[in-house]
Amino acid sequence: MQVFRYSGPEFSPYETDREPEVDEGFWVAPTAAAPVSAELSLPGSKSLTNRELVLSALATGPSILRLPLHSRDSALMVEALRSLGTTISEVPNDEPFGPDLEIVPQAFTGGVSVDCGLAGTVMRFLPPLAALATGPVTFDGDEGARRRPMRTTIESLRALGVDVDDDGRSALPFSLHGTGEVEGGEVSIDASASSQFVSGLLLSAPRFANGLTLRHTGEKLPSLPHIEMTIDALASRGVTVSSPETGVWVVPPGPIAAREVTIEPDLSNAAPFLAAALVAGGRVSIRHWPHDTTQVGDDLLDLLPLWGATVTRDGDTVTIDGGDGLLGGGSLPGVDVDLSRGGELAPALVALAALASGPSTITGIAHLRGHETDRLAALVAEINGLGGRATELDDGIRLEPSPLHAGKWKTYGDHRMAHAAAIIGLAVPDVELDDVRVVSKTLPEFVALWDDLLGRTVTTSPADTSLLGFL
Ligand SMILES: O=C(O)C1=C[C@@H](OP(=O)(O)O)[C@@H](O)[C@H](O)C1
Ligand SMILES: C=C(OP(=O)(O)O)C(=O)O
Repeated sequence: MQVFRYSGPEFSPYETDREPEVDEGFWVAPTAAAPVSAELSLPGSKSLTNRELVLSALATGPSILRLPLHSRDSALMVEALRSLGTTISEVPNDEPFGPDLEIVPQAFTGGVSVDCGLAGTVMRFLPPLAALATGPVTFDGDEGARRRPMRTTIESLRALGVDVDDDGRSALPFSLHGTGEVEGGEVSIDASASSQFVSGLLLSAPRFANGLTLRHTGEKLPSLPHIEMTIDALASRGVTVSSPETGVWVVPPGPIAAREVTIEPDLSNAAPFLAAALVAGGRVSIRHWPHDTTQVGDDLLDLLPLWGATVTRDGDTVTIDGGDGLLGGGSLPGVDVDLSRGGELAPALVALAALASGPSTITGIAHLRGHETDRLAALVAEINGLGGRATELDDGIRLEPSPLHAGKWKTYGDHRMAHAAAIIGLAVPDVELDDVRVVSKTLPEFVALWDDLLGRTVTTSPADTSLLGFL
């Protein structure tokens, strides 16, 4: 496998080293010429890596992250923590996806600007931590990041006594003025637009003088497994978060322990690879699939059988068998599925539904309008641009069966829009992505791994990972 670095100021801090087929990001998704038969390893989870980076910076001593993700979102988190004073260094390993990281906490200093890029985890997890710094910290990001919901982060910090200056925007850019401590106490928030508002507060709350009692007042709360992941990561560092009733979390003040932690592979990023078995036919295996995980990508093992997949597990390798697949003469059924637990799985699963021979309704995903782009509008527009019949619902997307044809596909800065196009492109020739470099947000190796999946790739040696040296 060859490791790519993508360039382009909006998308990535990496240096240029592109393959010709991703020239300036233009990429024609390859069709599957035969059933797939692939066994892949995937890089680390974005959600786990960025939580563990934050907790390591807040901890009482040095931590080591084994097999962390190296992508734009994790690089932005590393750079932000470094600018706030944390020492983060690379520790070489023999693995293909980049070095381990050692994090040595230091007192947080202000007078810095944090670039959030388009990373929800950076823009929602770091402001509560930055409130513990001495001095002003400014947050900004990509143009698309300025459209993402931030009101709840800003208002909750104000409710905790933090001085935040947002010029009335309730969005990026904004500044806060850290005094070195946060009183903490009780706060009520509406987290219906993103679970990350809850996670961001819980992560730093042990360092608040009085801890935190957090109450969610909105009607719905998306992405519950991601909140479980936050509580689990805190528990592994000696902080017990209790939940006396649904939508209420109590975090006691106290030390956050240092630890050595191995980051699980990103199971949400497994979605396009596993879905490929259903389209091309054949089998796709993912190595190192955890037996017990808070990652919502684990739900794929229950979701993909709705489209006809068979799931088997051999040790820590999980295999999805797509049988003959769509291209081998099979068909994909229509499905009705609520993805409120795992909205980040929606683009890949909507792509499968767009290839189905029956109608599908994917619901529980209204909050995806505030993701990297308005994902409901983007998926509907791009699927219909290829001849599909998708309609936006209040809470999701409805898809009627329709033959798809060649055409252009816009990625809107959204890595998962690229994943969705790649799935459709397996069955539909000449799906042309305007910019596949967006994959660098969480999986810079996407194109190389996709080529591996389709048996189109050269091999790599661990030395190639030096190409990832952007930290
Ligand atoms: O906490 C996290 O790591 C995440 C939470 C979810 O956010 P939302 O609740 O905003 O969907 C998820 O979609 C995102 O990809 C990662
Ligand atoms: C919603 C996502 O990302 P973020 O962490 O930027 O919210 C995602 O990866 O699907």
